[in-house]
Amino acid sequence: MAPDEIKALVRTIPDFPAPGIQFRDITTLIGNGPGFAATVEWLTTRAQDAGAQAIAGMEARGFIFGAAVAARLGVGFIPVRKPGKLPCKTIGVDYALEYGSDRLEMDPGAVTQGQSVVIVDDLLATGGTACAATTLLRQAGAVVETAVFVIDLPELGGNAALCADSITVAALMAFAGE
Ligand SMILES: O=P(O)(O)OC[C@H]1O[C@H](OP(=O)(O)OP(=O)(O)O)[C@H](O)[C@@H]1O
Ligand SMILES: Nc1ncnc2[nH]cnc12
Repeated sequence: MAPDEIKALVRTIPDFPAPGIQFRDITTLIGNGPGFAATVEWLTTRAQDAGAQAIAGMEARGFIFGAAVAARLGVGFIPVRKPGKLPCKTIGVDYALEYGSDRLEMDPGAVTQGQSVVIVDDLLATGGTACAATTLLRQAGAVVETAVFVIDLPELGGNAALCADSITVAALMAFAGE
């Protein structure tokens, strides 16, 4: 399936979760079997080319794609979670979102020292989530150089924010001025 056909499967909902936000909803994409499979293939190729020894995904939508990519590659999946969900001792960081703020936590023992970890998420907006995940993964000892996304919203500056953290970004599609 061509990238434009995959993009057509993403639904846009205006004014969710707050006025002025154009919400790019992947529910309709993952509900389409060939579209979901093609998306996972695309992400998997980028993660493999980046030398992924493990995949990290951010709760919740990052779990949908990240776990599928990790299973395709036969590498481990590291869940980077919203606060209070992990039963073990965690490391955590607070971060800002396009529509609010939140906190991410992970098990510092989920990574081995020097392990090459690729971040997978559904969407890049300000980059706050992916930068927070990068901070945690590096604190735990991972080498993080690449993040792959289904959707980039270039007007929100996420690519530049990740670049400043020495992360290379790949995205299957972008929404800008539409
Ligand atoms: O680049 P940013 O500005 O950080 O925004 C992108 C993040 O926002 C969304 O997650 P959200 O926190 O809404 O949580 P969800 O996956 O639980 O819906 C999305 O899945 C990304 O993780
Ligand atoms: N505009 C948007 N659509 C969907 N998810 C988002 N996460 C942050 N901004 C978003």
